[in-house]
Amino acid sequence: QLKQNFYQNTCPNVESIVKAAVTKKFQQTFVTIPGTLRLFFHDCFVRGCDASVILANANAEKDHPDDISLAGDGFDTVIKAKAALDSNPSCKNQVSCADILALATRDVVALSGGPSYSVELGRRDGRISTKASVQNKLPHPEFKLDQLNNMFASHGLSQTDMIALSGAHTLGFSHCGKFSSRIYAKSGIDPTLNRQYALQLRQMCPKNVDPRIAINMDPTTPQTFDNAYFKNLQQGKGLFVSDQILFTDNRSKPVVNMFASNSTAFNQAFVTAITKLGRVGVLTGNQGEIRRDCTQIN
Ligand code: HEM
Ligand SMILES: [Ca+2]
Ligand SMILES: [Ca+2]
Repeated sequence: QLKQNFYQNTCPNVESIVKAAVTKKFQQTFVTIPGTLRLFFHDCFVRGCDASVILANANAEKDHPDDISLAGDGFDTVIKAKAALDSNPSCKNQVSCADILALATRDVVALSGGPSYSVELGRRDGRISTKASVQNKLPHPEFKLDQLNNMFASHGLSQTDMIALSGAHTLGFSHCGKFSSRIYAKSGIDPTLNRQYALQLRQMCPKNVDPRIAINMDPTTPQTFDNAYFKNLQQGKGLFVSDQILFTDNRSKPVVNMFASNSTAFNQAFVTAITKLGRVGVLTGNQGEIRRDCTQIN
């Protein structure tokens, strides 16, 4: 059972210390924002929100192909915030890496113009991170609605939660290979993709492009957390099949239209959904541990 003021007695300034560290890291690079947000999602979907994704043992989660493109700046954000906490005598080794990641995620959403919200705390850090445990646990960009719904439902998240959380693709980057089959298939351009946009994507991602090249996922406001993602979907500008399907499938379309026309509704649904995401599979009480080094078990 998580609660908002979990560190009231042990580290009363945890929120301001983490926020200052995240803000400083953001001033060095924008990637702090999408990198941290995606890291939280990938952590919670594998063994729950226990910072397992940050462990750096051999054959760790982060070595799985589905995690390999997680931006190093997301990991570094947690490590920097942990160092800031450890330099405060009352907070040293008091706050779990899993809670630091949850707080940093709230801070990056707010820093990029999204809603702010209270974060429930009290997560403990896991002691296991294996490459094998990632298999079939994260959604793929070619997933259709039923696959998305099934995977999110397995963590207690509704279709509306899934759609709101997909709105995270209002920020950040994708490597060309994640959607190249939509623009270079033998059968032609994916018909659900806006043709103009597809041609632009072909220019930014020519065949045999350097695999390190990444493009903005939101072509309109790539650095702002807003509801542009849903407006893009209405125009056929969802980058992945898993994005565009939310508008082309009649079962999810009404919610996309609502979020596109009502940013308050989107923000509220996002806060509800990310709070639920933050409860997935958490370790509490005397389960797990509070890691002294976020990349290593104690
Ligand atoms: C619904 C199913 C989802 C699928 C199929 C999916 C897939 C992907 C893929 C393929 C990328 C590009 C990775 C790369 O090429 O480097 C990406 C990026 C990203 N995803 Fe998702 N994602 C999903 C849901 C989410 C959720 C729920 C969140 C967070 C709440 C999220 C946050 C992000 C962010 C912020 C980025 C940009 C990362 C960066 O710029 O470093 N995604 N996603
Ligand atoms: Ca985890
Ligand atoms: Ca945006």
